[in-house]
Amino acid sequence: MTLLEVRDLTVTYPNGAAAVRGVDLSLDSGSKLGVAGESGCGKSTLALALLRLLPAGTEVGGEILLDGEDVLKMRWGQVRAVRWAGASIVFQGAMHSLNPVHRVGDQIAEPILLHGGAGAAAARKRTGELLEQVGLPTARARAYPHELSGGQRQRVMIAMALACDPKLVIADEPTTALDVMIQAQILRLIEQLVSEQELGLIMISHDLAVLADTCDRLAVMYAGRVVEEGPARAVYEDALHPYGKALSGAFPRIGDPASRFAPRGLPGDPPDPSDLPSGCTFHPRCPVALDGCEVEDQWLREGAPGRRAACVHVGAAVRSTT
Ligand SMILES: Nc1ncnc2c1ncn2[C@@H]1O[C@H](COP(=O)(O)OP(=O)(O)OP(=O)(O)O)[C@@H](O)[C@H]1O
Repeated sequence: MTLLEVRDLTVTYPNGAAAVRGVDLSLDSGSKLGVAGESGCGKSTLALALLRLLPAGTEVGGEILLDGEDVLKMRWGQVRAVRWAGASIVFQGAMHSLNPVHRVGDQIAEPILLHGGAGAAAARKRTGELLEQVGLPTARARAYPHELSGGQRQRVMIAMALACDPKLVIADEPTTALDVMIQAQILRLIEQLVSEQELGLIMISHDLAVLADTCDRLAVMYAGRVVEEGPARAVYEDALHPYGKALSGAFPRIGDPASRFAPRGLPGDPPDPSDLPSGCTFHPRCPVALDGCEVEDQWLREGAPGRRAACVHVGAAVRSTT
């Protein structure tokens, strides 16, 4: 069943930065979509837009259909309810997201009391259950954030995100600040919770290898657009778009220890969204750009069954809006 359908989403910040430009995405319940791209490609802006968490004055266009209802057309009361019970976000760096002067149990209980309509005793019980679900002893409810390790704090963030039984969880770089062992544990935990509870998951990362290992499908973003989309393994192992190829080459490959010592970088930086290059925005960095790429914009089109990419080298040029 389709849980989330994003159609032609555009986000322009008050300073004119076009951070998301015509993004289409679709996610079924129980499935996991990875959103990849370098820093500044618009991944977090996309996540914030889904829950209407962008700063005032930001222009947002298009449709965000969560369970068939357009989040962009909801009144604020509805949006607040959706933020916990419909969809929730796990941000990177739990230390900054948790309040240092409140016990973590109270912080997990707060949305249950406010949005779940539970009394104090029921909220306490549910908090204990959630801590157990994320692999922490119930007694840790009494701890303050500074008394927990980075991995434990990220588990608390995941418990908070699950507090009101959301249908969709958005995880924005959930493991970036953690060491590799703890990162793997947290990823397995997220995978397990998603499959047990039939949640939809959007996981955002600059690390294509992590996403390929965790998600079913991948969307690669560049300069505010999805430039490639398809099954996670296929995109990671054999990207159709030159940016997808460069991104997968920039990280060590899973199961290929030798690549750890020779990751290929991508020269240059993503463009400033207030001053985008003409034509295909990737052309100034593209190793296979043709004459005309600096003029002709590119849209996603089918490059292989179930796979789409926005590149002159892929398929026939027809804009898809599905
Ligand atoms: N509040 C804002 N006002 C103006 N521009 C912004 C604002 N927030 C982000 N941007 C710009 O929008 C673009 C996309 O930023 P965003 O944080 O969405 O990218 P990202 O891919 O998530 O990067 P990172 O991985 O570093 O978080 C960047 O160029 C950024 O500078």
